[in-house]
Amino acid sequence: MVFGQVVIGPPGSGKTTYCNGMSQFLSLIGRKVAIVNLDPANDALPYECAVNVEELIKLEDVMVDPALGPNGGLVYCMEYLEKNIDWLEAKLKPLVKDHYILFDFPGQVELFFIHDSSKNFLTKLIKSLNLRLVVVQLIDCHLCSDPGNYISALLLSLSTMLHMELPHINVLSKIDLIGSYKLESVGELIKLIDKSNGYVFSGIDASVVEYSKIAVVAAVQEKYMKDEETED
Ligand SMILES: Nc1nc2c(ncn2[C@@H]2O[C@H](COP(=O)(O)OP(=O)(O)OP(=O)(O)O)[C@@H](O)[C@H]2O)c(=O)[nH]1
Repeated sequence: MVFGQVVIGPPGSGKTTYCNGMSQFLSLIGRKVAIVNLDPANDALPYECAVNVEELIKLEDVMVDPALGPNGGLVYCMEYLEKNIDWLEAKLKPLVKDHYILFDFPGQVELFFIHDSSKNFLTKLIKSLNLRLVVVQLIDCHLCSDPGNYISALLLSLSTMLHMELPHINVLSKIDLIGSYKLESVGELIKLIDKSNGYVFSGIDASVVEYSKIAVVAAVQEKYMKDEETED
């Protein structure tokens, strides 16, 4: 039985960085890790990969012939991989004896909640190589700073989980940046409430002055809170 992770998520959500960090962490705790790059457009890999789909097909080639755009090209590459799954299976066979596998996938989310190729070839590999996989879906924590984006991220995760039919874990990535987004601040809450009950329209000039005061108070409070944290 072989264990591994299917790392997916929107473009730029941090999949490659995650695979790199996760493989280092797992190696440190004594697991033998192999990273499989399945992104045919992943040019600058920060990790050493055991298998690279670019040996089979490259996005830049299919953008020349059959002259597809980046999105269509990626769908084509995944369909091509599905048709040539024997290639991947042969590459994985020697690894699955003693490795933990990390699959680094492309960022086009439709490949995981609409198209069937990725799901189909993973299902074949699961059966033929006796894999135990979990989907790890990365979501940029920036999406938590806006209710609409947050809900669409949840819906995306739900659709992907239902489509892939695998154990599924959502990971908020880039959490180190969360402090730089406008979250839950009382100032933001007041602005939202003012818009909702119409206060903001009662005296436009007055509210501009008021909002500049809110910004100053918020900055002072944040500094005060940070100073308190440092003292603790
Ligand atoms: N601050 C911060 N930056 C990160 C983190 N993870 C990734 N990044 C940055 O985000 C950018 C995209 O990261 P990648 O790992 O290439 O993301 P990806 O999901 O593999 O990207 P695609 O393959 O293009 O879909 C890079 O500039 C990374 O350095 C993180 O945890 N914190």
